[in-house]
Amino acid sequence: MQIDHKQIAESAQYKSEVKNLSFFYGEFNALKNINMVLHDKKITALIGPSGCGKSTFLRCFNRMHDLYPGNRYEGEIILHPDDVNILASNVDPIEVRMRISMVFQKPNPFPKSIYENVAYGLRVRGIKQRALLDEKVEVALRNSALWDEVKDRLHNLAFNLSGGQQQRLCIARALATDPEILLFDEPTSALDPIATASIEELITDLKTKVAILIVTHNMQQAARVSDYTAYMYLGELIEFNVTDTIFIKPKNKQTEDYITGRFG
Ligand SMILES: Nc1ncnc2c1ncn2[C@@H]1O[C@H](COP(=O)(O)OP(=O)(O)OP(=O)(O)O)[C@@H](O)[C@H]1O
Repeated sequence: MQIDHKQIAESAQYKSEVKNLSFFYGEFNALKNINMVLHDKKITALIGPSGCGKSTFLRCFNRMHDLYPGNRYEGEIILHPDDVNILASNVDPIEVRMRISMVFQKPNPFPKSIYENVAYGLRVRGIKQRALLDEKVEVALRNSALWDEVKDRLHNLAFNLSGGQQQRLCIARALATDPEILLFDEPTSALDPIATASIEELITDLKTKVAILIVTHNMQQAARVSDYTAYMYLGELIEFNVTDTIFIKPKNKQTEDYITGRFG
């Protein structure tokens, strides 16, 4: 599918442009020639039936696939404003992951204290000064709406937090290195409705700071939180548009069938 950039938003500022992206797990072609844009300070949702390639696509953005042999990318993901192709072999994946952070489906804090979880990426970056670490940990915890709940027990083990708090801690950990894009892979599927509501509210607040790309199985969630939605099927991007258009008046019959529950 080709994107009509002009039609989608003439004056929008793109944080990233995906150009002719294909991805292979060994011989298996999981993503097929995807072209898409990521708007800065907006939330983009990826939806589509199980196995269509949503997580595979999301993981391209922080070079997660590099961790396994036999995986191969074709095409480009351009990150603005410096116009770097983050898939290029001379670009360090560790540096990419500092700029593009990921939050996973199940909260996955490290077996460390609350403080050390958030400080982790900063220490990897070589930050050693205690005052700077303290400041950045506090800002990240405030931005993930967790500070008030944990400020008196920063050195307790992260596992003692509730599931929803652990997920907000993982968001704080992802935020600590001041990323430009936050990736969420079904961030609320392991949470109860109250914790889900607080994470959705938090994601909505975070878009004032970063571009967000979120995979969700929950179409109500996509409709509630996202500004743009991409519908994928069998490794292809079928339709991409502003969320209201996708949910109210999709242009593609396949998208319509999925949205209305006739398929998938
Ligand atoms: N490590 C892997 N090796 C080989 N094939 C894989 C691997 N991971 C995923 N796949 C395949 O790639 C395709 C896309 O999978 P992916 O997990 O991206 O889909 P998805 O849309 O996120 O699915 P779900 O909604 O069920 O999480 C599927 O056919 C899947 O079987």
